[in-house]
Amino acid sequence: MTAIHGQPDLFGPGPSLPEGFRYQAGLITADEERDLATAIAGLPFAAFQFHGYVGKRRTVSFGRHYDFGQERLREAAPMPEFLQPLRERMAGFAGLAPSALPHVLVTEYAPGAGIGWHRDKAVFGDVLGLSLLAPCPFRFRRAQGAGWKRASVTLEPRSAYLLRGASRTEWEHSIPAVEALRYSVTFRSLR
Ligand SMILES: O=C(O)CCC(=O)C(=O)O
Ligand SMILES: [Fe+2]
Repeated sequence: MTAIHGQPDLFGPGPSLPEGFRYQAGLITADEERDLATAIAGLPFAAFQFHGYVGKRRTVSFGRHYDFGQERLREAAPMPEFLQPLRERMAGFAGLAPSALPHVLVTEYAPGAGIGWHRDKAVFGDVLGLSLLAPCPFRFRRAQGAGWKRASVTLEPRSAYLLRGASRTEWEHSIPAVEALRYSVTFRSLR
């Protein structure tokens, strides 16, 4: 059950998802999710103030860190051991070598936290996200005439997604304020 909105129905195809977007339910097991969430809870999160800050989103990155003040990429602490197997699996999902994903961002969405409309920074290439704990809508929009073309997908816990192609470069994405704690682990390649 992928819970993708706008699947074909009796009236023909509904609004389709952006080109280059891929979704994989159940990339990790419930046991792996529990162990990851426990390890993630111990990370040194800091409040984040960008991308339309909503509520209490907190982040920590490893490998590289995007400095929004200086608008450049910096070295960051090495990826913790517990994220290495996940990096391998995410790389496999996207058809990449693990070494092609030198950066990871871990985000904590407390209840009421979300992320506003944005495209990820252009220094990054592919964007690969894993969702833990609570599900959330993942919204897409793209300018069309005077308005917006829109699409949405539900990110279930333990699922992974890939932003590549138009879904990465042409469409913006956002997540409305969550109702329950959600973690995401976002690996990115460099351009
Ligand atoms: O939490 C997510 O899955 C998405 C986060 C995101 O869009 C970002 O950090 O750029
Ligand atoms: Fe993003």
